[in-house]
Amino acid sequence: MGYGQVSLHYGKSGNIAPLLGEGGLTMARTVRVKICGITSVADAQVVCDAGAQALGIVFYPPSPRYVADLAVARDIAQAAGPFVSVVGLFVNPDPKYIEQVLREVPLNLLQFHGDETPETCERYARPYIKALRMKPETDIAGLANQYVGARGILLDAYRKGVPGGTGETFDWNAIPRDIVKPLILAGGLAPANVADAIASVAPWAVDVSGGVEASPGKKDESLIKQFMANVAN
Ligand SMILES: O=C(O)c1ccccc1N[C@@H]1O[C@H](COP(=O)(O)O)[C@@H](O)[C@H]1O
Repeated sequence: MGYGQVSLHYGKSGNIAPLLGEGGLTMARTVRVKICGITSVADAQVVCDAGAQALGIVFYPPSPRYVADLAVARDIAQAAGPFVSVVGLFVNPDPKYIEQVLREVPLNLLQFHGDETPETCERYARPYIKALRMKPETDIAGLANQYVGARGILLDAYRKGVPGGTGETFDWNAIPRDIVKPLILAGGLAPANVADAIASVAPWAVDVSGGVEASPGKKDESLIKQFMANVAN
């Protein structure tokens, strides 16, 4: 068993006795989807209409997906409506900057994608996920399990000098099985590989950015729909 949450689906009668045969008990995994790097209200609406559970806004100035204008970020967050989580992505942020964002943009969750310690992640008293990059010599599970306050651990590809959003995959077989928190798989996911990724890793959720873009910072509606369909199948 992997990191996904197993849900039971019963036959039409609601009777769990018939374990075999059509309409009987089946096991299915629910894999949530976060689509990151949203830079416009139009893209936010596409993501929500496609059925993603979360959208991400990048507050990291060097990124091509950086949303500098906090009024735009606020509009994106409000476009998500009441049932889609809005995630703010930061990389080693200046506390003053993150506090300003928190005042002006209604975020549900913080995503720390740099070298933030557990203490740094927790100082804002907000729900957060911690992103870790799969650097070969790192004890990923040992590191991940230090973030006891995290809602989840996101694993991304490692490329020296780039904190994330590289569009690169990593060796899914290298993922340790003893990460305690829900696992969010990221790194180079796209419509063409997301089903294989889910079958291989059984993550709690997947996170995609570059794989559903027309160009850096601009999402592609058709790729988003294909991605969502391939997660469901
Ligand atoms: O999207 C970015 O530009 C970015 C910049 C800095 C850190 C993380 C970033 N994005 C996150 O990276 C992973 C993988 O992205 P991709 O699907 O490989 O493009 C994902 O969690 C993004 O949210």
